Amino acid sequence: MDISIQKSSIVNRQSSIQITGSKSEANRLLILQALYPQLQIKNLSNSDDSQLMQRALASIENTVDIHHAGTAMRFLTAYFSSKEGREVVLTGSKRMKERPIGILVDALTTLGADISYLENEGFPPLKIKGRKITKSKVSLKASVSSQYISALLLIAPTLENGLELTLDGKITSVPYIKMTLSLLDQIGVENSFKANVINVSPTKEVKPNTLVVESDWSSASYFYSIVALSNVGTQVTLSSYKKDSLQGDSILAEIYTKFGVETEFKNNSIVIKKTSSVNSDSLTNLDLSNAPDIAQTIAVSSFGLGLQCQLTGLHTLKIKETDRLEALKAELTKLGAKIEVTNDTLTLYRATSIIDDVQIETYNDHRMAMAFAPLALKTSITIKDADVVSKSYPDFWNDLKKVGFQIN
Ligand SMILES: O=C(O)C1=C[C@@H](OP(=O)(O)O)[C@@H](O)[C@H](O)C1
Ligand SMILES: C=C(OP(=O)(O)O)C(=O)O
Repeated sequence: MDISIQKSSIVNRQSSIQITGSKSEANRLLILQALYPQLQIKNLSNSDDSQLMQRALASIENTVDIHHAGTAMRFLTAYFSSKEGREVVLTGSKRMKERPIGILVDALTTLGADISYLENEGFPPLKIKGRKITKSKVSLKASVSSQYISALLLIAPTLENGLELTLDGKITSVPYIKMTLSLLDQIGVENSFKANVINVSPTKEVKPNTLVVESDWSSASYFYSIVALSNVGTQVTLSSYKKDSLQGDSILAEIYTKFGVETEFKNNSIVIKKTSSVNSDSLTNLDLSNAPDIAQTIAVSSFGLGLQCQLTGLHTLKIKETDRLEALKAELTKLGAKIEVTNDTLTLYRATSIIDDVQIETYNDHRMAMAFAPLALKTSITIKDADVVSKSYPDFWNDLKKVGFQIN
């Protein structure tokens, strides 16, 4: 399904949107609930990735297919490895088979897990024979994906001797590791993160507890972009968010002040408001190694506002749903941008105009579709294969209509 959006404006200046729970928090809590069934979860994510996680955990089949869901692939690799007696083939989409998992498999194998590759060495699909894991010390390279680290930490309290995990090299996507540790804290699992060593204590039982998932900040990013590209005075209210978020992408509230957008935390919601226009000479210079999922949103906002932008710390983007650096370069270039990318940076030069009626390819990447849609505030645009958004945000197009987008 392709979606054409006419040049739109935010007519309803007081729009209010309810985004569902963070898929990152939800997928961690689903694993923890499978390990400690006395846990209850509220405000779960309705994303495909969380539904796939729920289905995988409930499955008794020999093959579990998690499609495009990276966290599900990584977290379930650790989960099934430690599930004594369970034998499973864990597989995913064509793209998932290109997303590396060797660092996690090596760490689990060192701890005593039985995992083999069914196609290419270092990549899914995996054959996993669940076993009791008794070893407790391992180190792994921390610069490729934090999901490998979170995967180990989630099963760590159920291991006989807990876990001492040493992180080698530069640690990427750190807030996601801290999110995992904070959730362990919340259920009463003792842990520490000092210098590059994480310790998790073995924990047989946890107290019954209901955990409420905060809504998804990565999904909120598209509304920050919409407000940034709108006239001064435009505001959108999003629920349910809090100031002391576990999600690193909540840094959006600070970043978008550069684009004239202020955030007010009110009751359980955020009110995001365009309060000033932006000086076209300003340069956005950001290291996004702690918030890789909002890189596309920020690049497109900068382009739509006609601003220069220099983004660094993007080394993980090449192994996500698509090579996001090449995808951004190709699609922004079609719109008339002058853009350069390397393996870990993106440079966007000041654009004075935007080409109308461009068709944006989305490369099976939900964030390509959602990052480019806000440009409809500047020009009419078509988003190809628009249903990709369901990976993280199935209600996205309906919510855009609610704020005033004219979608065909
Ligand atoms: O742990 C998580 O929930 C995630 C970690 C990040 O991945 P990397 O650590 O691979 O950058 C992020 O991009 C992904 O969307 C979700
Ligand atoms: C990278 C993402 O997800 P995952 O790695 O879980 O597939 C994302 O949602 O942007």
